[in-house]
Amino acid sequence: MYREARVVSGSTAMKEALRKSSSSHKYTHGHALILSGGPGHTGAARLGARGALRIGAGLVTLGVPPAAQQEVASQITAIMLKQVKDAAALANVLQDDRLNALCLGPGLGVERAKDLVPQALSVPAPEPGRPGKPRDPGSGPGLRSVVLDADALTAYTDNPETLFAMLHQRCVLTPHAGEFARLFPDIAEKLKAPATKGPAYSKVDATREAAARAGCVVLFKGPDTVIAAPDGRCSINSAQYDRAAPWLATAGSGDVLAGFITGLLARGLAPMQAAEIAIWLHVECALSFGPGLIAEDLPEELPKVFRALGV
Ligand SMILES: NC(=O)C1=CN([C@@H]2O[C@H](COP(=O)(O)OP(=O)(O)OC[C@H]3O[C@@H](n4cnc5c(N)ncnc54)[C@H](OP(=O)(O)O)[C@@H]3O)[C@@H](O)[C@H]2O)[C@@H](O)CC1
Ligand SMILES: Nc1ncnc2c1ncn2[C@@H]1O[C@H](COP(=O)(O)OP(=O)(O)O)[C@@H](O)[C@H]1O
Repeated sequence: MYREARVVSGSTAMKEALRKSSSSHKYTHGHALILSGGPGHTGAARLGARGALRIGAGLVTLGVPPAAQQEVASQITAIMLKQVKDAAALANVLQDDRLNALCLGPGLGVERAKDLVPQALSVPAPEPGRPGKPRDPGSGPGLRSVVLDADALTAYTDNPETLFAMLHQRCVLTPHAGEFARLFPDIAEKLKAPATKGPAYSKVDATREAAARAGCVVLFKGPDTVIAAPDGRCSINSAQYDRAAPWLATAGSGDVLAGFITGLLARGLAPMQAAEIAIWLHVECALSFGPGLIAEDLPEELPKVFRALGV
């Protein structure tokens, strides 16, 4: 069991993980699918998609219900679009195993999330005559990466155990404090309770306990974001003190973060590394942009941050 929580910082390893080889092509960098909600609720998924594309996924597709197709099509260019009406349609789209990272939650709607999440988390079956896609969740590389945020978490408020039973080692959960308390009410209570003796139960303890219970990486957002893996690895990314970024508390910034993580997963990074790098870059983008930041600015600031990092 790991004991210490690391502080995330820009490093040579991060730079190497973000750099692209000149002999690669777009499919080498993965294909992310971001599921959108219905008409009037597509902005959050579009923010996530823009984040996934800017952070370097080779291709990004928005999965939209037919009624929202026009609305989304009129807003996108480099990002692609596929109709995903329901779970059956998602199963059909996922026949393409180049779609290697999914994001569900931003603006999705709780009912649509309940329909789509089980399908997104299902393990691809091997094609006839082509063994090797693991059926057993947690067993290896054929699994798709899945980021669950916002409504995909809220959808399991009444039955978090149902969600935990479906999660696997390529999943990342990205709750804010409200979503965290819905999925892990007992842990949130412990965190809120006044300490009666030291050391006090901390956000690090809470996130570690949540990751162990969920069986995947949990990124618990806030001015200090804590990331933990089920094996006890844990890191902290602070947006306070010398890295204070209060302008990040703006509608849609978490949706962009979910897209950043999905894009890095599409590029093949491991879930813990993808979450750590994404949250560090998220704060760097906010610091680089400065006051007046809105969510749309975050992906557009990435090229500047990449240049400063030497990517
Ligand atoms: N541009 C777009 O299209 C955007 C679309 N969006 C989409 O909207 C959907 C709803 O997402 P949501 O996060 O706004 O609302 P929801 O999950 O219902 O929870 C809100 C309640 O939880 C509580 N709460 C406690 N701690 C909290 C914390 N740290 N941060 C936040 N809340 C905290 C708090 O309750 P309180 O503590 O005040 O009682 C609060 O009232 C979702 O699909 C999302 O993707 C947004 O991303 C915005 C941009
Ligand atoms: N005071 C703050 N300082 C720095 N970062 C913050 C602060 N408050 C929130 N954040 C960050 O902003 C993002 C907000 O995400 P979220 O709550 O999911 O919003 P939304 O659902 O509107 O996208 C998270 O990455 C969180 O860590």
